[in-house]
Amino acid sequence: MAPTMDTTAPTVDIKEMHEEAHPMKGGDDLNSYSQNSCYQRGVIDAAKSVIIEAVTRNLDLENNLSTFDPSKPFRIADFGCSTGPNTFFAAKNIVEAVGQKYGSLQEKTLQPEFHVFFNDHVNNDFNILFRSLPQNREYFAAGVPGSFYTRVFPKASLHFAHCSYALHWLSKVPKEIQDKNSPAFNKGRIHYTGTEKHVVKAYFGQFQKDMIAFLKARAQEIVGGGLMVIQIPGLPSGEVLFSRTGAGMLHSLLGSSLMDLVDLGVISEESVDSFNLPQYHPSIEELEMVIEMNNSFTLEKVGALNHPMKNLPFDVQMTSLQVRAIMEGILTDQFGEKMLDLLFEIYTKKLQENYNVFDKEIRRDADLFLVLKRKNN
Ligand SMILES: C[S@@+](CC[C@H](N)C(=O)[O-])C[C@H]1O[C@@H](n2cnc3c(N)ncnc32)[C@H](O)[C@@H]1O
Repeated sequence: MAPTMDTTAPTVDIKEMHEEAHPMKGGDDLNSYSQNSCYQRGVIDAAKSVIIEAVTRNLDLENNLSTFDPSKPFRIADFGCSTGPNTFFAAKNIVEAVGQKYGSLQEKTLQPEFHVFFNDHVNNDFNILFRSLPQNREYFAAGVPGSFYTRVFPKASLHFAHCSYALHWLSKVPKEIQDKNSPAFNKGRIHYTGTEKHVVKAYFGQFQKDMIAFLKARAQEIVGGGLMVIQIPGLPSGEVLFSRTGAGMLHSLLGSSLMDLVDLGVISEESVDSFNLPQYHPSIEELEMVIEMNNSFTLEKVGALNHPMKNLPFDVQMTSLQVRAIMEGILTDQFGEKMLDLLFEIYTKKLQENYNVFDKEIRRDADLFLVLKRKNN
C-alpha cells in the first residue's frame, strides 16, 4: 500500500514549562534595573577579552563557510537580557569580535549582516529595552520572549549564544526546601549558607536539572561549530562557604531584615518561612560536572573573571539599590508592595553596620565564565 502523504504543517517543539519568573525592576527611574546594574555591567566588561579570545580561537569560520556564510545573517542571542543597557554592551562586543574575525580571513569575504535576539521572560520590560536600543548599533534587533530552559529558537538557527548573570536563577525553588517533613526544609532562612547539607544538595539538584534543560535546548538551536559564552556568579575555588561570599552575606542580611519586619508585625513568620530564593551559585567543579554530562558541547575554557569593581570601596547605597532592583519583583510577589520601603531602609542600615565585613573581609565572590562549542553531531 502506498504511504499516505502527511499534509499537516510541521509541528514546532515549543513547550511552556511551568516555572517561576522574576524579572528585574522595569522602567528607567531611580529604582530600575537599567539604572542599578553597574556590577553586572562590570561582568560584561570583564568578559570582553574572553569573547574576543573565544571568537579568535574557537570560531572556525574559514573551514565552515557554508555554516557561517557571510551572505546570510550571523545570528546572536543574549539569553536573560533584562531591560538593558548591559545586554547592548555584550551585543556590541560580540558583533565587533566576529566582524574582526571575518575581516581577518585570508580569502577576503563579505561582512555578514548581524541579527541580535534579546531573550527574557515574557514579563520582562521589553518596552524599555526596545526604547533604549543604541541608535548607532550595527545589527538588526528582535525580542524573543520565553524561558531559556525551553526551546525559544528554531533548530540550528543561532551562531553565537550569550548569557550573563542569569543562569543562577533556577526555574523554581526545589520542593524539598518547602516541605516541612523533609530534612531539607529550610526554616528561618531565605537561602542557603553552605553548611546545611540537605538544603544545598536540593538546590544543586535543581541547578543540575535546569542546566541540563538549558544545554539541551541550546544544543538544538545552535549550529555545529557555533559558540556559547556564559557568565555566572559562582563560588570561589577552595573550601569557601556561600555565607562567606558577598552574595551569601547580602542574602542572609535580606533574610534577617525580613525577620525584623516579622518582629514589627508587618509580615507573618509563615510568609518568611515559605519564602526561598530560587538561585544557585555553583563552583567551577560543579559547572564542569554538569557540562561533562552533556554530549552536544565541548568545554573550551572555564575560569573566573577579573571584575573591575573588585578593589573599589564597598558602596552601601549603591549595593542596596542594586539588590532592590533585582529582588523587588520576587519580594512583591510574596509579601506585597507596601513593605518594600521599610524593608530596604532596614536592609541599608544592616549593610552599613557590616561595612567592614564587606569592605575588608569579603573579597570572595567569583564571577565565572564558560566557553562552549557546539559539536558537529
Ligand atoms: C540579573 S539579570 C541579568 C541581565 C543582563 N544579562 C545583565 O547582565 O545585566 C537576570 C535576567 O535573567 C532573566 N532570567 C532568569 N531566568 C530566566 C529564564 N528562565 N528565561 C529567560 N530569562 C531569565 C531575568 O528575568 C533577568 O532579566
